[in-house]
Amino acid sequence: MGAGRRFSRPFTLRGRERRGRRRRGPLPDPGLPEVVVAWHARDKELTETSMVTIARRFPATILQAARLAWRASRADTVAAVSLNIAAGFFTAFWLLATTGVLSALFSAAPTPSRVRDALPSLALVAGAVALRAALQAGAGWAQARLEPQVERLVELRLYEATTAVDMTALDDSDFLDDLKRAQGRGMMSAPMVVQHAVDVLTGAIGMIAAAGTLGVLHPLLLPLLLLTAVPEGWASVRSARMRYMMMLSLVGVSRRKWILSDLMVDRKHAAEVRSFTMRRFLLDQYDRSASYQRRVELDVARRQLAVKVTGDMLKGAATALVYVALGVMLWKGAVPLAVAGTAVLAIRSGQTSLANLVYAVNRCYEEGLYFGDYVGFCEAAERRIPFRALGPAAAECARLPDDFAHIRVRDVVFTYPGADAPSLRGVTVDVRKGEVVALVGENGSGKTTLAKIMAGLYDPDAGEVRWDDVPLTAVRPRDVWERIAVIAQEYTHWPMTARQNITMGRGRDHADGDPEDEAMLAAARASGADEVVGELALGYGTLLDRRFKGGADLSGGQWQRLAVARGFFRDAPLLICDEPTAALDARAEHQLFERMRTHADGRTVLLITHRLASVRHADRIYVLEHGRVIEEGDHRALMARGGLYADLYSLQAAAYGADGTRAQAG
Ligand SMILES: Nc1ncnc2c1ncn2[C@@H]1O[C@H](COP(=O)(O)OP(=O)(O)OP(=O)(O)O)[C@@H](O)[C@H]1O
Repeated sequence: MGAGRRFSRPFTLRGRERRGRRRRGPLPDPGLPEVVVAWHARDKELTETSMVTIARRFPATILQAARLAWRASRADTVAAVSLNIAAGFFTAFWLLATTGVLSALFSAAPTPSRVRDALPSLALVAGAVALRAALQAGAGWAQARLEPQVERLVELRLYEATTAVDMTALDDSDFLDDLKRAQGRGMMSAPMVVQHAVDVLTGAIGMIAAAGTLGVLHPLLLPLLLLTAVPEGWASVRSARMRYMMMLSLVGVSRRKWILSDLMVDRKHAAEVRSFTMRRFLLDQYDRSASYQRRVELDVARRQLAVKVTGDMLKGAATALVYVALGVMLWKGAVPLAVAGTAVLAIRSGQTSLANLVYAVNRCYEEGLYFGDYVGFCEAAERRIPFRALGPAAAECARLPDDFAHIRVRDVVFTYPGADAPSLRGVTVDVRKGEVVALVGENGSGKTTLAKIMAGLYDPDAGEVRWDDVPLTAVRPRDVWERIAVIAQEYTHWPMTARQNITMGRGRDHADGDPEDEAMLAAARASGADEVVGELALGYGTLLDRRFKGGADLSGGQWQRLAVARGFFRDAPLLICDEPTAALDARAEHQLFERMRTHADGRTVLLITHRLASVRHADRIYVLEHGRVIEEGDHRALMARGGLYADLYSLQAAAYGADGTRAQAG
């Protein structure tokens, strides 16, 4: 705890700033309110992390690394470990063989016979050194092979979790912060943890070999060698902890910087950045975060330097002590000269191994902290995967009918995580097979939220949605998603080919150059996407991403036609259209609704739109306001009622009526 408190200082800067901090509380203000909130959230974690906590984590880190390496490749793990152990054996062997060489050389015999006597031991030393080098090379190769395999494993685990988590997780800023840490530094650390764990083993074996040799030569030499390890170990661990704590405290700032840099480099924001003269604003915001980060980093670097210099000085003193002790032992005749010579070699070799070991332990521990973030995030994310989505639970889930006769939404209440007020407050809606049901209402009234709940993307807090008699909360989410097609208000411009933009996600892999795919062509014709694709250089095979050579881009309306085609192509019993025509020109919009009526044959359509002329023919219209259904009925009934729908409709009709024609058409 004490160490943690002392450590919170590097981020609090100096002099005036520190005095300012005392007045404001424990944290500096980087001028970014959302970051300050993140700071406070981390503060407890920062002050509670002590050296003891860290030391306790180390064996677990090694265990995690071993498990990871084992899962990535058993053969390479076994090779890396066994070759390292064998190399360690030969290290001890050559050190002991060196005693033979030195004993022969320091004997009283004439020089030629001394050299002759030394030759067999010399041959043994040479053989051991050569074999050790070969074994170390083999171990290095196995280690290098492990790295990409581990990388693949950790990437897959993270993406499998992020694409399956409950949607509410993605509305949670803490979750997003943790995701950022796990995806960036955390994921990068995995292969390093494994690599450094093997290095720990290598260093430890080298060290054991040297220590064993020293123990054989004279038992007093062993503790002396270990003494030299203490200062360096202390400095490394302390320095690593500082770096980690700094990273932890800066996570909010770096996420903010990352978002800002995305806004400044991404092509899709470029026009707005210029036309709204936002450049200076964005650069200033970025600079505030960056300079705050720089100040924190410099402060930590200064403190790390002080720790390192202290560690080096102590290590120098300890080494001097070892040599003095050896000198005294030699002087007193406690060890013969040949043994002292070998001891010097063993101490040098032991110190190198020790330095490598301390470095590897330190790096392994440091990377282990980041890796801990990754593992922690993955475990948290996996806990947020709806239970019903998991393989073993799927068998126990209720079966959703392939089609349905009636979808009933009953008294649904829903509040987004962290939101102050519910977005839906007891909504009841009925959708029968083959109907076109419309949701209308002013901005923020809850239409999209209701559609998302009907699509099984969120579970309601109260109330339920049933497909026939089956509640959606009792089935596998995937079963629901397979039976719906969503043409969303905010859709993705998938950086894929035009064909893939229409067909992706439907299980079957529709390869490029498959002109026979009648279903895809029919969907494109129904949405008007065929005209768009007709103008592309490579037709359906054109890559729709300007960031790549030869890639094309489309207009907003053209993209929307593709999104509609994607919805049609899914051929699902329920088609949810959320503002499907917002970007379409008047003719395309008209055609789309006409085509939708014919193409949606037998299919049920849930239509959300502000263009009320389009909902006149809906079988039923629900009018939402502040998360409640306030009116319900067909167009005629709602107009007769003279409520919100009639008001909104009349407003739009009057606007069209100005030219005297469309109002009638509406
Ligand atoms: N991810 C979210 N987190 C928190 N609140 C949200 C989230 N998404 C929507 N809301 C809130 O829920 C309410 C309903 O939003 P919703 O998107 O359902 O409205 P809508 O009727 O579809 O609006 P629009 O016509 O503008 O598309 C709004 O107050 C909105 O601010």
